[in-house]
Amino acid sequence: MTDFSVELRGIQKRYGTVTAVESMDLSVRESEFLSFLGPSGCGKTTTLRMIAGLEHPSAGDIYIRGKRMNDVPIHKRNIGIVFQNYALFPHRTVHANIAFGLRYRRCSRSDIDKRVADVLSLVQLDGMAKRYPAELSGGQQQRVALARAIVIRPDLLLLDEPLSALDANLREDMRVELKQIQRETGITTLFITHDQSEALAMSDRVAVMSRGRVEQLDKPQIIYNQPSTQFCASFLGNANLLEGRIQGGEPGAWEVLSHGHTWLSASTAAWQRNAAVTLVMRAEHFQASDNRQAPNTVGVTVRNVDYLGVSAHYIAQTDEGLTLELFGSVGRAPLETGSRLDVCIDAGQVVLLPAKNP
Ligand SMILES: Nc1ncnc2c1ncn2[C@@H]1O[C@H](COP(=O)(O)OP(=O)(O)OP(=O)(O)O)[C@@H](O)[C@H]1O
Repeated sequence: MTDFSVELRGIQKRYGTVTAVESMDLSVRESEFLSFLGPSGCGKTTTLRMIAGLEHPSAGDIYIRGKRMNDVPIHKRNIGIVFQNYALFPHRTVHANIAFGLRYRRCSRSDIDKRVADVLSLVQLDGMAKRYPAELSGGQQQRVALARAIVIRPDLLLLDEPLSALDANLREDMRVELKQIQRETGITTLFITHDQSEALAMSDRVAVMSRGRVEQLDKPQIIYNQPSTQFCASFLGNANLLEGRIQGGEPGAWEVLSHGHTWLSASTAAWQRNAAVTLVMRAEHFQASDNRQAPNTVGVTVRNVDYLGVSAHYIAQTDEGLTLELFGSVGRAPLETGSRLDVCIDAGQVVLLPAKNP
């Protein structure tokens, strides 16, 4: 028996000349909440559809709980699926919508009634069983869709942008609830989103995808703070990516020359002297400094201010003409355009990646 709920081995999907998913290997643990995060067209939906059995892979194998699934039809995979447009049956009540999969499985009437009542309580829709979809809000309809997917006690829950039709406030509430329901039920869940805050907030692990490939698969904090590729560094958050060369130093304390400054990085990788690298420095990791002589300190002039309420986003320029993005904590009150100040960044927050074009 395997410890993995889902395993993809060398999965690939081609549509004519388009390769939607390149050779993909992925292991998802039991009870894990794993998100696929990436821009439009990177292959997220295609991956999920192959796992569901809605698409056949061009190559590779899909295992669910150790069993090869390639030739198992969708209705025999015991998977719950929720799509962006919840696709409820409009002329059936909430109860009938949720009971649909149980009837198909030939459960007894009393068993159906008990399971529907339990799941309605889990998604906080007690008392709504007799309503029709049109009599529910968008958030409530989405909960019915979720209830319908989990009432069958699936081995796996697949969620394709399930929150994207909801407005911003409801979306945040629903993401907390969805995560809570997933924890309570322990159902292994694969969640598609192109919203990075959703992926970071909800997931045990995030698979960042680009052009049909998984670029990085790790815990949210690691994906964010230690991006392993330039794509991950620029796709998540606001990062300054600068080209530079290793001047000297050793693992844990590298000196990198970039745009007339020597930056210190605590990267533990073994770089060659003179190697071309990309420095990744997140906007919010810069702090105001009162010591220009300290390492990783530069003088900047603020060129643009976007006040965001809880923070402010600045575009600033060094005296050498280098443009940097900075965030909020660079001074308590928002700075004015034209202000001059020194800013610094801790060497531990200066990530080094191989240069794109060495
Ligand atoms: N049935 C199809 N026939 C031809 N090409 C397809 C088909 N389905 C998907 N593709 C292509 O495969 C690629 C991946 O599509 P996919 O829908 O998996 O991306 P996605 O990451 O889910 O995008 P989005 O966030 O926009 O839904 C795209 O280039 C898309 O145009």
